[in-house]
This record gives sequence, structure tokens and C-alpha cells, in this order.
Amino acid sequence: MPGLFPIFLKLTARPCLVVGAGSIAEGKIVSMVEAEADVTVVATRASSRVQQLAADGAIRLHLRPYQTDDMQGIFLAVAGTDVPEVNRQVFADAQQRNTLINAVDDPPYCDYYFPSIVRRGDLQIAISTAGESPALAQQLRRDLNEQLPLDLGPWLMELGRLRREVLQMEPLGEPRKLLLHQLATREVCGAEACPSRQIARAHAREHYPDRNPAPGIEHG
Ligand SMILES: C[C@@]1(CC(=O)O)c2cc3[nH]c(cc4nc(cc5[nH]c(cc(n2)[C@H]1CCC(=O)O)[C@@](C)(CC(=O)O)[C@@H]5CCC(=O)O)C(CC(=O)O)=C4CCC(=O)O)c(CCC(=O)O)c3CC(=O)O
Ligand SMILES: NC(=O)C1=CN([C@@H]2O[C@H](COP(=O)(O)OP(=O)(O)OC[C@H]3O[C@@H](n4cnc5c(N)ncnc54)[C@H](O)[C@@H]3O)[C@@H](O)[C@H]2O)C=CC1
Repeated sequence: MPGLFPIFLKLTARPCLVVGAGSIAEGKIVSMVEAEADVTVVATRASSRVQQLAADGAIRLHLRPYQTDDMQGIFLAVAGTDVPEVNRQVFADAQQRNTLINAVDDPPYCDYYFPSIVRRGDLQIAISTAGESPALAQQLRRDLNEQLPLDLGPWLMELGRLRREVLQMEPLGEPRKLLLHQLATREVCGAEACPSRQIARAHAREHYPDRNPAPGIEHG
């Protein structure tokens, strides 16, 4: 089998369709809402959480059987009903329109697979076994989750702010690259005394004495 193409997708405002609104579809709907997708759900019945999302205006919910027209203009789709024939019809309609489709527990009818995710703020680690063992993906997720510090998210946010400052101050080149690598070394740069932070701070003082620095590179 050819290798899977791993990407992190921006879904904001993209029309997405989930067919089915049971326990399995619900998880996919929630993750699409978190990515700010424009989510339409078509299902003959919906879990209470999905109904609540609709009541909150986070999704569009149509309580009726799926019809081919529902696929019109859809960017990304999930077929998550408990009726294989329906899921396959959704798959066929998606393929015809060049829409990417996942028919949850039917790998031949998936253009893409859902990964196991470890998350700390903007840091995401996605694990895939290409369907060979979802249980292994889940176990690795738990292992990594235990190993990764809980405050990686806020730390990454601060690192991003520092990096943007450095990109503004330092011209492209080896010194800048070195500085950014040093900043990303947590053992060194988690602390206020971090040498790279001091260097960034000195640059800020020298080049932008009148500007408000990003938090973490305060002047003086
Ligand atoms: C191909 C894929 C399609 C897709 O769903 O995208 C798929 C397919 C199937 N899953 C099955 C079973 C299980 N799936 C899980 C769990 C997860 N499954 C997920 C993804 C995927 N599952 C995609 C491939 C992912 C990859 O490996 O790269 C995760 C990662 C993400 C998510 O679902 O959002 C989520 C873990 C999230 C987390 O916890 O981190 C568990 C564990 C459990 O439930 O305890 C079991 C039971 C144990 C086992 O079977 O290993 C079956 C057999 C069903 C049956 O028995 O009939 C099929 C169908 C088949 O294999 O034919
Ligand atoms: N529940 C589980 O733990 C697992 C389930 N699966 C599979 O995932 C699929 C979905 O499972 P669940 O979410 O638990 O099922 P569920 O029974 O909770 O939900 C099924 C959903 O499909 C909808 N539906 C049925 N026919 C429809 C149609 N013609 N048009 C639109 N919607 C329609 C129903 O209204 C309902 O919202 C099943 O194929 C199941 O075998 C796979 C692995 C684990």
C-alpha cells in the first residue's frame, strides 16, 4: 500500500459534512467544530451532544435520511452511520465530487484516516498506523501523553512570541537559526536566565528602545 500523506489541515469555514450523529460520528463532529469548520450534519437521529451543538448554532443539523445533494460543495466528509450501504453511497457521492471522505470503520472506503492525538495547546502529535492497529495508536497516545510535560502549550506560546521578535530583529542567517534553536531548547530556555532570551532582550534594547517588546523579552 502507498504511504499516507501526513498533513495538518486548516478547516476554518470549509463546508464539511458528517452523515450520522451517533456515538462514533459525534467525536468527528466535535473535532471539526473545534477546527472552526462549517459543519453540516445529516442524520435520522442525533446524540444529545450533537443536538446541543445544533441548538448552540455550532453546526447545521438536518434530521432526515442522507440524500446525494447533501454532498454538493462539500470539502471534507465523514460517513458515520450504522448502515454500510448508506456509508458506501456517501462514499460514492464524495468520490464523484472529488470530496475527501472517511467511512469510519470501513478502511477501503476512506480517503483519509483519523489519527490518535496528543495535544498541548498548539502542539499536536498525530499518530497513525495506517489502520493496522488503532489499538496501538491509542496506546502510543497514552504513553506520549504521560511523558510530555503538561505546560508545553503555554511554553510553546511564549516560544512563538519570542521567535516572532527574533525574526523581526535578526536578519536571515546562521546566527538567527542558532538563536532560534537555542530558544527551543527547553532545559535552557524555560528559565528567565536563558542565554538566548538574554541575547534577544539585548537586541530588543539596542534596536527597538522605544517599542513594547513581546512578553519574555522585556527591556532591561
Ligand atoms: C482505519 C481507521 C478509520 C478511521 O476511523 O479513520 C479505523 C478503523 C477501525 N477501527 C477499529 C477499531 C478500533 N478503533 C479504535 C480507536 C480508534 N480508531 C481510530 C482510527 C481509525 N480506526 C482509523 C485508522 C487509524 C490508524 O491506525 O492510523 C482512532 C485512532 C481515531 C478516531 O477514531 O478518531 C481511535 C483511537 C483514538 C484514541 O483513543 O486516541 C479502537 C480502540 C478502542 O475503541 O478501544 C478499536 C478497537 C481495537 C482495535 O481494533 O485495534 C476497527 C474495527 C471495528 C470492528 O471491530 O468492527 C476499524 C475497521 C477496520 O480495521 O477494518
Ligand atoms: N460504537 C462503537 O463503539 C463502534 C462503532 N463502529 C461502527 O461505526 C458506525 C456508527 O456507530 P455508532 O455511532 O455507534 O452508531 P449509532 O447507532 O449510535 O448511530 C448511527 C447514526 O447513523 C444515522 N443513520 C442511519 N441511517 C441513516 C441515513 N440513511 N441517513 C442519515 N443518517 C443515518 C442514525 O440516525 C444515527 O445518527 C457503525 O457502523 C458501527 O458498526 C465501529 C467501531 C466501534
